[in-house]
Amino acid sequence: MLGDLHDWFLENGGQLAPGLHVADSDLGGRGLFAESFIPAGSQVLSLPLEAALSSADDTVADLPVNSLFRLTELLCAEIQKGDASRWACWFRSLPRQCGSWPEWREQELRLAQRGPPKLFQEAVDLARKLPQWHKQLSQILPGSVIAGLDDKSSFRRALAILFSRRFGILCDGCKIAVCVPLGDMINHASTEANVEVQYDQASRRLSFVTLDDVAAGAELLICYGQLDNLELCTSHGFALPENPLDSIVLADDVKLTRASQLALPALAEVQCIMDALPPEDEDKATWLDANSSQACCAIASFRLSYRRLLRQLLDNPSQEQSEQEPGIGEIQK
Ligand SMILES: C[S@@+](CC[C@H](N)C(=O)[O-])C[C@H]1O[C@@H](n2cnc3c(N)ncnc32)[C@H](O)[C@@H]1O
Repeated sequence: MLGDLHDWFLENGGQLAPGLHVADSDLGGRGLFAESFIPAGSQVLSLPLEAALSSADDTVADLPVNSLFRLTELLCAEIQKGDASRWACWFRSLPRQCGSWPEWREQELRLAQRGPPKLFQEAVDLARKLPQWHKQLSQILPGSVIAGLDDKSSFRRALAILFSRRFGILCDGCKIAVCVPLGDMINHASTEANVEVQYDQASRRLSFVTLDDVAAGAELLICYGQLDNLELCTSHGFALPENPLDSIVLADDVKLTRASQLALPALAEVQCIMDALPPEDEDKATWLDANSSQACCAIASFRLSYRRLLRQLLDNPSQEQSEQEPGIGEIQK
C-alpha cells in the first residue's frame, strides 16, 4: 500500500531524497527514516502545493470560513469520492484511527472521566464541538459537502485527519492549512526535531528540510508545535513520556510546570490530585492492550506521564521552598 503511495507521490511531482523510506517507528505507527547520512540544510521531500490537500485548493479557497474549515471541506469532499478521489491512495495509507479528539466517543469519554478533571473537561468541551461545528458550517456553507452529510462519519474522519496530520504554512501572505501525503509520515519531537516544513513561493512547492545532520538509520522528526501532553493527547492522539512542556493544573487557569517545582505552593494539593487518579496499572493495561483504541492509548499514556510528573514534584518538591513565593513565570496563568 505504501508502495502505491510512493508511486503516486512521484507521479504527482514529488521528490524524495535517496534512501528515505517509511518504516515502523518506536514512537508510534510508522515514521520516515534516512537510510544514509543526510547533511543539515538538505531538502529531503518536496511536493507541489497543488498536489497536496490544502485550504488554498481552488475548490475551497474562496469559502467564507477559516483555513482549517476550508481544508475540512476539501477532506470531506475527497473522502466522499472514495476511489475516485485524486488522493484515494493517500487516504488508504492512513491509520484506521488517528486518535485525535474528533474520534473520542463514549469509550474515550468514560476513560477521560477518571481524571484529572481538566482532561475530562477538555474532552467534554471538544466532544461538543463536533455537532456545533457541523451546524455552524451547514448554516454558513449551505451548499457544501459538509452541509449535505446525513451520516457525520466523513466529517468526523476529516476532522480527525485535520487535527493529527496537517501543517500550517504561509502562502501568498496568508496562513493556509495543508496535508502533505508522505510528509505526514514524519513523527513529532518537541526538542529533537531535525526537519522543518518550508514553502517556496516562486516554485509553489512544499519542502521538508533538515535542520541538523541526520545520521544513517535515524528517524526524521518535526515539531508539531510547543504542545504539552494534554494538547498532544487531544489534538494528536499521543503523549510524550517526558514532555518538557508538560504541566499539571492546580486550579482554574493555574498551571504548574516542571520549572515551577522549585517553589510549590501546596504540596498537599498535588498529593490530592495524585490520590484521585485511577490505579496506574489500569492505564498500563490500557496502553498495552492491542484492542484499545488509539485515543484510549493516548489518554492512558497522557495519565501515565502526568502521574510521573506529579511523583517528581512530590519526590523533589523544592530546594529553597521555605519562605519563597513562587517566582513570576513559574506558575503560568
Ligand atoms: C502526522 S502522523 C505521523 C505518522 C504516523 N506515525 C503514522 O503511522 O501514520 C501523526 C501521528 O503519529 C503518531 N505520533 C507522531 N509523533 C509521535 C510521538 N513522538 N510519539 C508517539 N506517537 C507519535 C501519533 O499517532 C500521531 O497522531
